[in-house]
Amino acid sequence: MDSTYKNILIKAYKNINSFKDEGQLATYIPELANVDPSMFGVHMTKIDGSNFGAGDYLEKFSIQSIAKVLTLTLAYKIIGEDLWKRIDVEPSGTKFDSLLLLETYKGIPRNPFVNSGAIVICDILISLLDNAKEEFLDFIRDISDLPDLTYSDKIADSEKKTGYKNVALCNFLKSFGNIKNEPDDVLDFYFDICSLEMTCQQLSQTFTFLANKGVKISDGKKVISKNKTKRINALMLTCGFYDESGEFAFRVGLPGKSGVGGGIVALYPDNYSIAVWSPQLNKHGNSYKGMELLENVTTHSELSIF
Ligand SMILES: NC(=O)CC[C@H](N)C(=O)O
Repeated sequence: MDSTYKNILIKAYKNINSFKDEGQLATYIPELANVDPSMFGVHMTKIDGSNFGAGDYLEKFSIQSIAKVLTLTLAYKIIGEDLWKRIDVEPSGTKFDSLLLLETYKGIPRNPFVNSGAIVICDILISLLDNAKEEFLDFIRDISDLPDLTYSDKIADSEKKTGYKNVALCNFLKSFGNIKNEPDDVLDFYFDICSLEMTCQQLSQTFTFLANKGVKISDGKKVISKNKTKRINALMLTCGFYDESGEFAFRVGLPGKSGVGGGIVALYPDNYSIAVWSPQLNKHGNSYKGMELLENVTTHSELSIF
C-alpha cells in the first residue's frame, strides 16, 4: 500500500491509542464481557488489493451487527426490490433494539440494520433457502475468499440465553404478520449471524466488494449489481449507526456499519474498505475509539464521500 495511506493509518492509530477510552464493554451479552477491553486494531484494504494494518488487527472478534449488511446483501440479491415491502429504508433515530416505532409503523421495521429489520431479513432468508445457516456461511466464505469463516457457538449460546428483547421484537413482528417462520427458528439464525467472528483484516477484505461497485476484487466476480451496491451503501450511511448515524456521517463522512462487539467497517467507494476494532462502546452502542480513529483518518487524508 502506498506510504501516504500507511502513514495516515499509523499516525491515527498512535494518536487514538493514547486517548483515555471513554467507552464500556457490551455486558448484556455475557460472553462479550470477557473480551480484553484494551484491544485496538485497524486494517485497510484498497480495491487494488494492497492492504495494511496496525495494532491488534489479526485478533478475531465478534462482528455482531456488522453481519446485518451481509444478510441484507444476500436477501436483496435473491429477491430484489420486493424486499422493501417488508422493511423500510428510513433512519430510525432510535437504539438498535428499540420496539418503539414498530407499533407506529405496523410491524414494518424502519430499516434493515435495526434489530427488527435484521430479524425480518433472517426470516426472509429462511423462507428462501433450504438451510439458511449453512448457505449464508457459504455466501460469505465465497465473497471474502475466507473458507474458514464461521459462527461462534459460545457467543450465539450466550446471546440466546439473555436475548429477551430480541425475542420480544420477533414475537411483536410476528403479531403483525411480518415473520412467516417460527420465531424460535428465526431467532436462532439471527443469533448465529451475530456471532460471526472475524479479524479487522478479514473484515476489511470481506467488504471490499461494496467499495468496488459490487464486484469482488480478487477475481472480478459480481456479488451484487452496481445499483444495489449504491443502495446498500446509502443505507449504511443513513442507518448504519442507529441513533448516531448523523454523527458518524458528520464526523467521518463514509458509509459504515458498527456492531456491539466493538467493530466498525467503513467504505470509501472506488477506493478502500477499512475495519477498526476497539470493544469499549459509547452510549449509542458504537465503538468509542473506533469512531475517533475513523474521524482522524478521513480528516487527515481529506478523503470522504463529501
Ligand atoms: N448493535 C448490535 O451489534 C446488536 C447485535 C446484538 N446481537 C443484539 O441483537 O443485540
